[in-house]
Formats: sequence, C-alpha cells, structure tokens
Amino acid sequence: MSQFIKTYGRIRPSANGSGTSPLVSTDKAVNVDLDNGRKTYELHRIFNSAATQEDVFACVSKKIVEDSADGFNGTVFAYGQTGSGKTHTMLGPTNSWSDPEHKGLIPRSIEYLFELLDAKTREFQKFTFSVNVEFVELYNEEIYDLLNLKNKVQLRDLGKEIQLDGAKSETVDNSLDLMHVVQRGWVSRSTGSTAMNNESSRSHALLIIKIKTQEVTGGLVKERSSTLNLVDLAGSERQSHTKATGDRLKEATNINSSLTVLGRCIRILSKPTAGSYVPYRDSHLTHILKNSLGGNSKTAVIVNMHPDREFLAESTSTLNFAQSCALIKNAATRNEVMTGDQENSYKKAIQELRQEVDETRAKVREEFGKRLDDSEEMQRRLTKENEELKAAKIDLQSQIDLARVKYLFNGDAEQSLEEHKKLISSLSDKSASSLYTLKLEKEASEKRCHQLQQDLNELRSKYESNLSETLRLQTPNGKVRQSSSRSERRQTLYKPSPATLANYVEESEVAERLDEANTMICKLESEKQTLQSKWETATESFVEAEKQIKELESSKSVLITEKEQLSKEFDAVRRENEENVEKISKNRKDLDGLLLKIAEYAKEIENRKQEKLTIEEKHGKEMDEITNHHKSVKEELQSQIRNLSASNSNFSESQKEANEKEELLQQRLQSLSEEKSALQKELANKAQLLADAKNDIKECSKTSSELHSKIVEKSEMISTLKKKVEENDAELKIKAELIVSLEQDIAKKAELIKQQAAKLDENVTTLSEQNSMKRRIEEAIEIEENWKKRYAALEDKRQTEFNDHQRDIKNLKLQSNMLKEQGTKAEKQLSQKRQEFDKKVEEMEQQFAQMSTAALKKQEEKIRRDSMLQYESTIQDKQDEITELKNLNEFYSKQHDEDSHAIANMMNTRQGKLSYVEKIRLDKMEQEKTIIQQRATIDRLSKGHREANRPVLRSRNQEAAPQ
Ligand SMILES: Nc1ncnc2c1ncn2[C@@H]1O[C@H](COP(=O)(O)OP(=O)(O)OP(=O)(O)O)[C@@H](O)[C@H]1O
Repeated sequence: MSQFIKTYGRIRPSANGSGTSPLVSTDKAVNVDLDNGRKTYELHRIFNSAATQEDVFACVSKKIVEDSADGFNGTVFAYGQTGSGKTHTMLGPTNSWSDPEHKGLIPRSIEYLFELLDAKTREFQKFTFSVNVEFVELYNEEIYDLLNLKNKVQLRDLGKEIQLDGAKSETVDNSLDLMHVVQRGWVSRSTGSTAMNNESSRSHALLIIKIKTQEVTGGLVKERSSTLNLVDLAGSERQSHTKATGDRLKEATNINSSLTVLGRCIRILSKPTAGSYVPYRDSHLTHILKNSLGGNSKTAVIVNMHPDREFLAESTSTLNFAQSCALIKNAATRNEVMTGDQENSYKKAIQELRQEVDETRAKVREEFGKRLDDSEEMQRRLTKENEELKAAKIDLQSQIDLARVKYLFNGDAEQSLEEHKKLISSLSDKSASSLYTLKLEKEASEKRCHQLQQDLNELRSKYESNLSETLRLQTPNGKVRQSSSRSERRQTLYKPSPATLANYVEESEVAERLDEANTMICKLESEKQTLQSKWETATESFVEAEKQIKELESSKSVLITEKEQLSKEFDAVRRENEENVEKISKNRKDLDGLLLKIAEYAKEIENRKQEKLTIEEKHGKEMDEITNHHKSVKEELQSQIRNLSASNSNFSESQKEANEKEELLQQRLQSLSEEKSALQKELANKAQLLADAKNDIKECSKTSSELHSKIVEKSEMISTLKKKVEENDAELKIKAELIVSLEQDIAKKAELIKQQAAKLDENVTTLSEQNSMKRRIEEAIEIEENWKKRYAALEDKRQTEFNDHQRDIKNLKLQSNMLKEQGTKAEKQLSQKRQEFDKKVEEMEQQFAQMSTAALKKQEEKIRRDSMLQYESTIQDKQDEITELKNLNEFYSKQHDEDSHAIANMMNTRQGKLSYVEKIRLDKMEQEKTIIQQRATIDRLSKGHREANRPVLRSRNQEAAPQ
C-alpha cells in the first residue's frame, strides 16, 4: 500500500522569550512572516510549544509502532537545526526518560511496542516474539556501534534490507531492558558543545529495533518481521550559525554533507521523473534510510523549529525540507511469511477457537453454578443464622421476661439482671475488641503498603540519581568535551576513576536490588494483569452469556407474546370464519327461502292469472249466455209481437183470447221483467262480484306487480347474471371457439406443417433424389468426361493406330510396290538372266556344239527343265505374294471401314466400347501376327529367291569350272 511520508512540525518554546514569533501556527499549517511577505507551509500536523510529549507520540509514532508490531517497517526521524528540540522530541529532556510526563517519543514507542506484543501474547495462545536492537551513530561519515564501540561496522546492502555488519544486536524481551540498552548507547553518543546548544548532538543517532513475531493458528505458522527505525538527526543549521572551528567545523561539514545528500534524495523523490537516480549511496545516512525514503516503510518526519526571528532562515529551510518530504510516496507492505497447510490450519484454528469458546462457556457455566451454589449456601446459612438469632432473641426475651418476673417476685432478681447485663456487655466488648483488632490489622497492612511504596519510590529515585551520577561520572569533566580527538574521547569514556569505583559497587548493588524489586513488581503486575484479564474475560463471557440468556429470554417472551397474539388472531379469524360460514349458510337459507317464496309467488301469480282467466272466461260466458238469452227472449218477444201483429187481424175474434193472452203475456212480461230484474240483480251481483274480482285482481296484480317488480329485479339480476353467464358463456364460447379455431388453426397449421414437412420431406427426397441425380448426373458427366477422355484417348490411340495402320498399309503398299518393283526387277533380271542364259546357252551350245552334242543336249534339257520349274515356282510364289498383299490391302481397307463403323457405334455401349477396344487389341495382335507372318513370308520368299538363284549360278560355275 503506497502512502505519502507523514510530516509533522514542532515549534519549541522561545529560547529568549522576547519578541513576536514570525511563525504563526494552526493545527495543520505554519504561516511564516518573511521579509518579502507571508508564506504558508501545510503539514500533516503542527505542534506548538504547548503540545505535550504524549500528544506528539500519539499523533506521530503510535500508529507506526502498531504497524511495526504487525509486520510493517516503520521509521520516525527528527530533523531541525541544533537546539530546535529534536532530542527533546525523540528521547525527552535529560534524566526524564522514565518520567511519565516528559519522556520522549523513543521511550513511549518502546513501552507501547512491548505493551502491544505482550497483549498479543496474552490474546493468542501460540504467539511468540523476539526483539533485537542495534544502536549506531553516524559521525563524520563513519558508522559507530553505540552498544560496543570496539566494533567495526560495515554497511551491507541486501536490496530489500540494509544490514549493519559488525554492529552488536542485543536481544531484549521487555521495554525496561530496551531502555537500558538505549541509555547505555546514548552515553556513548558523541555530544559536544556548540555555541547554540550545550548538548548539541553532533552525530546522527539511529536506534534500529528489529521485531519478529510468530503466530501459530492451527497448522498455520504466520511469521512477521519488521524494522522500526527511530532516528535523531544531527542539527541541520548553517555553519555560520554554529560558529564552529577546527574539529567542530569538520563535524559540521560532514553533518551537512550527509544532510545535503538527504535533502538531495528527498528532492528527487518528491519530484520523481522517469529514470531519475536517487543517490542513496552518497552518504551512510541515506543508504541506511533507503527503505524509509520511498521504499517499504511507513515513515514519519518531525521537523523541529525555533520560534524566534533570529532562526527564521533555518526554520524556513526546515519547513521547505518538510514539504519536500510530504511529497514522497512509500510503498509499505507487511513482511509476512505463512507456512503450513492453510486450509487445514484454518479449520484447525476454527476448531480450536470453537473448543476454546466451548471451554469458556463450560467454565462460565461452572463458575455461575458454583456462585449460584455459594449464594444458595450463603442464603441457607443466613436464614439459619437468622433463625438462630431469632431463637436466641426469643430466648433472651424469655430470659428477660423471666428475670423481670423474678425481679418482681424474687429478691435475687436484681442480681440476676446484673449478671445478664454483664454477660451482654462482655459479649459486646468481645465483638468490639475483635472489630478493633481487625481495624488495627487493616491499618497496619495499609501502613506496610505505604511504607513499601515509599521504599520503592525511594529506590527508584535513588536509582535514577545514581544513574545520572554514573552518566555524569562516565563523561569526563561533565558535558564539556576536553579531548580533541574522538578516539581519545571514547577511551576516557570507558576508564572510570578509582574514586568512583566504590560508587559503582554501591550503585550496582542498588541497581540489582531495584532490578529484583522491579522484576518482582513486573512479575506480580503481569500475574495480576493476567488474572485481571482472565477475570475480565470470564466476567465478559459471563456477562455475554447472561446477556445472551436475557436476549434469549426476551426473544422467548417476545415469541410467546407473538404466539399468543397469533393464537388470538387465529381464534378471532376462526370465529370470524365461523360467523362468515354461518352468515353464508343463513344467507343461503334466506336466499333459498326467497327463491321458494319467489317460486310460490310465481305459482300464486300463475294461479291468480289462471283464476282471473277462468273468471273472465266464466263471466264472458255468462255475459254471452245472458246476452244470448236476452237476445233470444227479445227475438221471441219480437216474434210474438210479430205473431201478435200478424194475428192482429184476428184480434177481434180472439179478443178474449188476446186479452187472456195479453194477460198471460203481461204476466209473462212481468215474470220476464221480474226475471229481468232478477237477472239484472244477478248481473249487478255478478258485476259486483266482477268488480270485487277485479279489485282482487287489481290487488293481486298490485302484489303481483310488486312481486313482478321483485321478480323483475330478481329476473333482472338473474338476467344480468344470466347475461354475465351468457357473456361468460359467450366469452367462453368465443374462447372455446377461439380455442377451437386456434386448435383448428393449430391443426391446420399442423396439417400445413405436416404438408410442408411432407413437402419438405418430398423436397428433401426430391432434393436428395436431385442430389443423388445430380450426383449421378455428375457421376455420369464425370463418367462421360472420363469416357470422353478415354474416348479421346482411344480416338487418339485409334487415330495413332489408324495412322500407324495407314503407315503400315502405306509401308505395305510401298513394300508391295517394292516387291512388285522387285518382281519386275526380278522379271527383268530373270529376262536378262534368261537372255544371259540364252546367250550363255547359245554360247554353251556353241561351245558344246563343239563337244558331244547328245550329252550336252541332255544336260541342257535337264537344266532347262529345272530352271523352268524353279522359275515357275518363283513366279507362282511372287504371284501368291502379290495376291496375299492385295488381300491384305483389301483387309485393311475393310478393317478401316469396320473401324469407322465401330467408332460411330463406339458411344453406344460400354460393352461395345470395351469389345471394340478388345477387338482393336485383338485386331492389332492379329495385324502384328499377320505382319510377323508377312515378314516371315517375305523373309522366306527373299531367302527362297536367293536360294533359287544360288544353285543355278553355282551349277553354272561348277559347269564352267572344268573349262
Ligand atoms: N518543546 C520543548 N519544550 C520545552 N523545552 C524544549 C522543547 N524543545 C527543546 N527544548 C529544550 O531545548 C533545549 C535543546 O533541545 P534539544 O537538545 O532537544 O535540541 P536538538 O535539536 O536535539 O539539538 P542538537 O541538534 O544540538 O542536538 C533542551 O534543553 C530542551 O529541553
């Protein structure tokens, strides 16, 4: 992790206490009043003169120490002009290193470091640490081992770490030891007076603390190592300010040269550029602090300043240095090495921790049980005591009562009472005396304690005074250095005067005693601390357990209340549900009743309607009957009147009869009118009845209308419901239809898909067929191509063969011509020879004419016959040959025709082609055979011809030889 170097400023109290300071500081900035205006320097924190040592430590060093205990390298160095308070800051004022208030950053860091390491040892079961310390000074560009001045120290750069070869490394296991080492080393440090500071540090002092820790968790071993550098630099002032001369001037030059290199390195580091070289090796100081400046370290720089105007230039330069430092980035990483099987070790660690937790729990439980038992026991005891006391009280009371009675009734009562009083007073005296002794004992122990504390304080002060005395004695002639050379100074430093030896012995004894006391105290303190911590952890776990129990109980009670609430709610819901069920069933019943009523009403209405209809029908019928009757009566009367009028003519005659009839008629009319009135009455009654019925009907219709409206309502409801149902049905229908249509669609699509699939299949098959066709075609084309090629090749072959044949034929023709020529030649020759022969014969005849003519004639005859025969056979042979050649020629021309024919048919069948090829092959073979035969014949012929000519010549020669 990279981080900038932390820079802090500290302004010491004014040396002369006069005038206003040109440095005005806030928490994080110093405002400097320069001649040419004001300049503000911002740092991480500014400590003014009022800042305490603890403030400085807490802010500057605490975190670095914590990190160094955790495996990070750390460096704190103080920079500033002489007398500005570097040593005051780093170590504290002289003889105040153990002063809780005034001790500086180094003692505080050391104490805190061991506090942390001890705490870790307590915290972790398997945590060990080792601390080694080296203390060197850089003086005049030489490295001196402050722990053993005889050692020759060489600087070795190991890359990651700078080693001081030859420097004594002391192992320490507590802060006191380490402080002793520091004290021892500090005594050796070169101090000299300057004009400005009586104890001016003329060298750079480097306290190098090397920390190694090992933590075993399960099977995992975590090893960390770190270096904590605490550096008190020499004064950075200009030489003119120091008024130095001689050795002091040389010192100052060397101090300045190393600080100049430091400044140069810091300037380069603060403005890093690609490939920029940092001259660490130019001085030992920067070489040793290589890691602290831009390397693997957490570094803090504290710059000390004078507030006075006379040091303004130095203060400004110091602040410039601080600002450059603030720009340097360090990359600090934890120096840690882990070994062991990590997974298993983690598991083991978890298991161990669990076990630890279980054990602690068990312990806490046991403790708790014990305490509970104790408290119960105590309670029992106290109750028992209480009861006993009560009994004693009762007893005493009874005794007193008895005494009173005795006093009243007996003369010795007074004596007895006196005895009792004595007894009581003796008892109270006893208890008072025991209380008094306890008090005395307590006071004595307190006094003893006080005394011990006083003794301890005395011892401590004595030790400190002795130590300071020793330091004073070890530095010859106090702090003023007399010897001019450094080696002389060192020699004098380690040669105590005989006068001080006694003091040494005493001091060593006191120191031993003090050491013993300290170790004892430490031991006791550590024991106390461990016990305290154990007690605290146990109490904490107990409290934790109690807390957990309380939490569990509270959560349990919460859960119980929740459960109760839930059960209540559940009951309420159940009740509500039951009520709802009841309501629903009631509503259902009501609805059923209403439906029944509606049905009844509907039935009634139907009945009423029916009744109304029947009544109306009945009335209609009756009315019809009445009107019919009235009509018929009227008609009868009218017919009677007509009859009467018709018989009016006969009226006189039958006056009487008429009168009688009239009387009868009147009677009848009367009866009829009576009947009519009765009928009218009845009609009125019927009308009344009808009206009543109508009223009834009206009422009925009213109720019916009400019912009707209700029915209408219900029916409306039903209709709306029906509508809804219908709508739903319709919707369902639509949906069903939709589904059906969709299904149909799907089916169609499936069909389509099937068809398409089929088509596709077909296509695929056609495609495959086409493909196969194509393949076949391609194959066919390929075959055709091949055939064509082969045909072409064959054609070529044939052509070449044909050409060959032609050539052969030509050759044969030529041969035959030649043979012909030869034949003609031979004929010519023959004729010539014949002529020659004839000539010779003539000559011979002439010759033999001279010889015996008979013998010669015979011989001649014989020769002639033989030659003739030979000649004829040769002629025959030649003629045969010629015919044979002719035949061959014919055959070849025929063959040529056949060939052309075959070529024309060549593409028809493969067989044909093959057969043709075969045929050609065979023909070729035949031809070859024939050619061979012909050649043989020609050879034979030419041989024969040669043979035929040879005996004639030989015989002629033989015949000529005897001559
Ligand atoms: N903050 C402070 N409060 C009180 N006194 C201080 C403070 N700072 C420095 N002093 C005093 O000033 C004097 C010089 O201080 P110190 O020796 O620490 O200076 P220095 O920077 O270490 O000088 P040198 O470089 O010469 O060693 C000492 O007496 C010291 O007690």
